Amino acid sequence: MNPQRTLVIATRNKGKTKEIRDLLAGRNVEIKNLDDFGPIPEIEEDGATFDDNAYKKASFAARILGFTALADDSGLVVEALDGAPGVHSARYAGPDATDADRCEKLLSEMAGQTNRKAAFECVISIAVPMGAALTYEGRCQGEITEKPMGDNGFGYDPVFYYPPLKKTFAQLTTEEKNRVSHRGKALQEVAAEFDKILIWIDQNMPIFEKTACLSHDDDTANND
Ligand SMILES: O=P(O)(O)OP(=O)(O)OP(=O)(O)OC[C@H]1O[C@@H](n2cnc3c(O)ncnc32)[C@H](O)[C@@H]1O
Ligand SMILES: [Mg+2]
Repeated sequence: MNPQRTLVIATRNKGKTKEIRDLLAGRNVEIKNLDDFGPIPEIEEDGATFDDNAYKKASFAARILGFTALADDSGLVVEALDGAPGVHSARYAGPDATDADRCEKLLSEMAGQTNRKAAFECVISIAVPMGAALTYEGRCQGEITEKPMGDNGFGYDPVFYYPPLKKTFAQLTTEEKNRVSHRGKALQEVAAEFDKILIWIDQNMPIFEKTACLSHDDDTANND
């Protein structure tokens, strides 16, 4: 890990943070999240798509903090509900609702429904302070259960059944979920391009950090 290179995970969701940290562990970059900084203003997630909101969150954090930032916007798209809760997944049961409240509301909307097909979707945006961004996407198909099952994960995981493993996401370990989930798939693409992302981070670092990083790399080169 190069402590001069920083990537900020622009989220307040602890479940997401854990999954993203696990998937990017061992990369040559220090991963911070919003809790490592002082209070920063909330951003309104009023975009029409996951893409819009992911870019909004990443570019806002990058601009305000001066570091390259990675944001995830994701949600559950349910066929029988015409794609709801979709981009409104976080606010589906009101602003102060818990994960359990959101699962309960979804199950009550689905009562009596025979078509239980649903997909988790995720868009990851990685933005530099000047605003340019890279975008990655992942999707995972499954079914809505009749009742919550499992204690792992977060959000809608207890009501999302994944047929290939015959379990809900909340019955999987983080590792198992990351291998197949919407976020895992998007992050696997991020990982595949990580050398390019490191160049973006280096090119867009605050100038004092860039000098330190380049001299660190030179030292390494001289030791070879
Ligand atoms: O915006 P940030 O701060 O990243 O955190 P958030 O929880 O508000 O996240 P989103 O705006 O992307 O809303 C996503 C919603 O979909 C849910 N969700 C996303 N990914 C999920 C997953 O892997 N498992 C279960 N629920 C998930 C999550 O709990 C939220 O209610
Ligand atoms: Mg949100």
